[in-house]
Amino acid sequence: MMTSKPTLLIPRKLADAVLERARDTYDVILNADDHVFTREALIAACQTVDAVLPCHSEHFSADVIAALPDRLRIIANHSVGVDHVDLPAAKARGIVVTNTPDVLSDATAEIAMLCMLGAARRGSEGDRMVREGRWNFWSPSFMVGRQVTGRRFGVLGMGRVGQITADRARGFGMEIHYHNRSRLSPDKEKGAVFHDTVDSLLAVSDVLSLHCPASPNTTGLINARTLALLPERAILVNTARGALVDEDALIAALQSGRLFAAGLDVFRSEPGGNPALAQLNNVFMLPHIGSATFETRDAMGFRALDNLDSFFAGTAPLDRLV
Ligand SMILES: NC(=O)C1=CN([C@@H]2O[C@H](COP(=O)(O)OP(=O)(O)OC[C@H]3O[C@@H](n4cnc5c(N)ncnc54)[C@H](O)[C@@H]3O)[C@@H](O)[C@H]2O)C=CC1
Ligand SMILES: O=C(O)C(=O)CO
Repeated sequence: MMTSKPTLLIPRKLADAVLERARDTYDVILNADDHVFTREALIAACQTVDAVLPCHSEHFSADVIAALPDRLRIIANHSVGVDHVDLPAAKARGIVVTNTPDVLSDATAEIAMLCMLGAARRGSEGDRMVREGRWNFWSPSFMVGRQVTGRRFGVLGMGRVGQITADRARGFGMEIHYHNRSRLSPDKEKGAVFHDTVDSLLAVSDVLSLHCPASPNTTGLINARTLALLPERAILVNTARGALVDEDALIAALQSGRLFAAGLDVFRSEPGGNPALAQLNNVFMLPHIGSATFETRDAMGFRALDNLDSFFAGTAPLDRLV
């Protein structure tokens, strides 16, 4: 007897290979032109499906989750961060939530290095100058930046991305310091110096790189008080989430020169970023592309499908969060 395929909503355009595999197993409903659904459109699109495979651009707040149909039983995210999903609300409704860890850690660590170097060595300022035909001068004092080799690299949130980013920073001869909810085992720590408070980490970080999830505990963790703890002319790197940083305080620290520069892949308001930050030469900015490589996007899509397949086969999805 033929059993019908589960119906799966894929709200954003995913890689062709991922869509092809999805269609083998599911009746796929696509959002044809890849726009971000409004809250109402997301709720409406979910009414006729058994599962959804969203990105961090689809916000499953408690009120959206309350409006989902009983037949929708799993939200299989195409992201590792799940701050766009109200996990307690999903759990209360018996909706399974999964994410895509590990497969994007290398790509995101690469972008953290790009942000660090772009900020330290004035990458976007120099690029704009050459591109716009304003490079009409050179001297030994021209466009001088900060060397990161041999400096201290502070990791706030030493999880999957944080550990790989630390490995990449070791390649620059940097001394690794970190703060995490719990201390790592020596084989994972690899000689990095553990700090049992955020403040203690910040006090030594020539480069501070953020890698903890956005949560009520981490929102605004980087603010006027904590920025003032960093060494003079430090560099802030954020590839985690914009919510971690008070952007007004960051702008003030960058304007005063207290902070040498910032390298940012994520912002409080996305897409778009912060126009006031965009006015500053000492900010290197990217449009949330931490995981945006062909290889990684395939792997994220396949990982989300693995989670869905396990769920519909009646086995525990590898990356089940609730
Ligand atoms: N820019 C981008 O495109 C990407 C951004 N991300 C962001 O990076 C985050 C981290 O990803 P993973 O490393 O895979 O997650 P993870 O869960 O492996 O690591 C997060 C670490 O932060 C620690 N942590 C949590 N709260 C903390 C707190 N209050 N103080 C100190 N440490 C705390 C945890 O103990 C854990 O070790 C994601 O949640 C996501 O927001 C991840 C991938 C791509
Ligand atoms: O996975 C995430 O959390 C992202 O931010 C995008 O890959």
